[in-house]
Amino acid sequence: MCGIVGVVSNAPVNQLIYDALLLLQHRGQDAAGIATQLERKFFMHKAKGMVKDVFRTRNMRALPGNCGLGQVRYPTAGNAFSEEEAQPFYVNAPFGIVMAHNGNLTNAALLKQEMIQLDHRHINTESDSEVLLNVLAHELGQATDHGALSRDAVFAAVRAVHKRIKGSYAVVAMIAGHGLLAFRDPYGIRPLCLGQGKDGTVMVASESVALEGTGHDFVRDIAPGEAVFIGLDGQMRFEQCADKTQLYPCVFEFVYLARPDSTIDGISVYQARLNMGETLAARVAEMVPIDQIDVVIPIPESSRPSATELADRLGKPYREGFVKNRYVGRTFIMPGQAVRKKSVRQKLNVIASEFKGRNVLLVDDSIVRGTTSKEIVQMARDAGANKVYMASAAPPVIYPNVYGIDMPTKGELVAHGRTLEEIRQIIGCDALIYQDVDGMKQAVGKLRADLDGFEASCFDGVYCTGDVSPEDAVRMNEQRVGSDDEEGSSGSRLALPNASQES
Ligand SMILES: O=P(O)(O)OC[C@H]1O[C@H](OP(=O)(O)OP(=O)(O)O)[C@H](O)[C@@H]1O
Ligand SMILES: NC(=O)CC[C@H](N)C(=O)O
Ligand SMILES: [Mg+2]
Repeated sequence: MCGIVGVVSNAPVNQLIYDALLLLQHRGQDAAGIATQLERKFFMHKAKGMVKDVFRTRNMRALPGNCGLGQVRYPTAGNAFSEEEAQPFYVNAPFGIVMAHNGNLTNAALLKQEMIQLDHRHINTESDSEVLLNVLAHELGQATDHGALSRDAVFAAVRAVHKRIKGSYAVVAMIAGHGLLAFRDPYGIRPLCLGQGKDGTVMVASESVALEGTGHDFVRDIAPGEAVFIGLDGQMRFEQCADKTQLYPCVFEFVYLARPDSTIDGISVYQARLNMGETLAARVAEMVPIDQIDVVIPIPESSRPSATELADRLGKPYREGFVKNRYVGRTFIMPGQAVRKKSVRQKLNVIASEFKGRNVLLVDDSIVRGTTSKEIVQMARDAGANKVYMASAAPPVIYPNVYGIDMPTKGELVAHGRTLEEIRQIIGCDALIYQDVDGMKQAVGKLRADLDGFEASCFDGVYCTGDVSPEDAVRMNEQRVGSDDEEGSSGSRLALPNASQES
């Protein structure tokens, strides 16, 4: 996932985009960028780092204009270490286009060949997003008649883009002298919503928190396959550009990625997490004698809503046993296993009195590589806990993700190819309780009746776009990791060679 935002206003937008990116920082901590336009000229600043570090006053001053877009990046393709792959991306023809993307294309390699050999376009990085931009640019060129750009041509181009690209994509693009285009893939895997301010400012963003936090009213989600074009005068036009659409939002948004105060596709992320805590409580009650649990302790930050509800359902006290250093970022979205492992200890410290002599039930939203759980179980023991039970509000993560969450290889996933007992031994807890896949889907799905389903491939191995099998997903991600080195020449992750190695 990444966070994206686009704005059309009647006043300068640089500060607004900056503020929105800060509200989306949890979606990407690796790089950040903003592009604006004034009188057909683009201005852009992007670099590796968090929003606060990337933009100094001088950079902000150099971003004039009433229309712009921004992105916070969490790399899932290409090179995590490359400054050039920070977004937005720019192409000069046709018109001049700047684009930001959240998601991951599953046919980027093939498209790149097509772009170079058939469409004679130049792709300068390993990023799938640069490929996407070039497909959009090519199709805009095809749809445009002698230099004029009608709304119909823009939507025709998006229609052609939907036909060519596969995977997950929420996109915001600025077309020089014309306006802002935003669209979402036909399965609605990655989120995208639209809001409006009292002064007429229009904003599209990955999460509703970015709208509300900058003083805009949430208007609605962009539908799967739908595009919206916002002219520089603020006039909006919506069009469905996909032949067939289904709503399959990524369930991991509700498990971990999104902020709890966001609502995605009509589902409150907070309520979804409470519901997952409720169903998890029932699983815990089946597996551990309730009188053997003294206290429920969340692993900050994302598990808190599930843990509070779980404690409530079990009738057990909820205590904060770990304190988070708020200046350390989210560990899961950090590139590289070594840095993730070190960060868990830097990030979380125990309040020993909550552990000493007690049987504690630790609750996390998910166990992916097992980095966090393994460390915190040991920390709980070091703090004097008697028994340490571990519960996960999400089911075991056993398949690679190819839609914009960095769960690349099977070998990295602690649950892949292992029995519950084997995972328990690796994590080092006295009992391990996972949510089950149906329980998770029902807990979230009951908040919206007309969903077609969830993109839950990392849990169930079903890749909803239909062009990827679990074997393809493994191959695609191993190719990426296979070219990895720690300094980051072209890959981005440190893979474990086999499932028997600890994470
Ligand atoms: O099994 P792992 O590979 O360790 O991944 C899972 C952990 O990573 C995430 O926490 P993170 O620190 O990223 O963010 P948070 O503060 O939002 O919980 C998630 O909430 C789990 O705690
Ligand atoms: N997480 C994302 O949305 C990543 C976007 C894009 N695939 C990149 O790697 O930069
Ligand atoms: Mg966490």
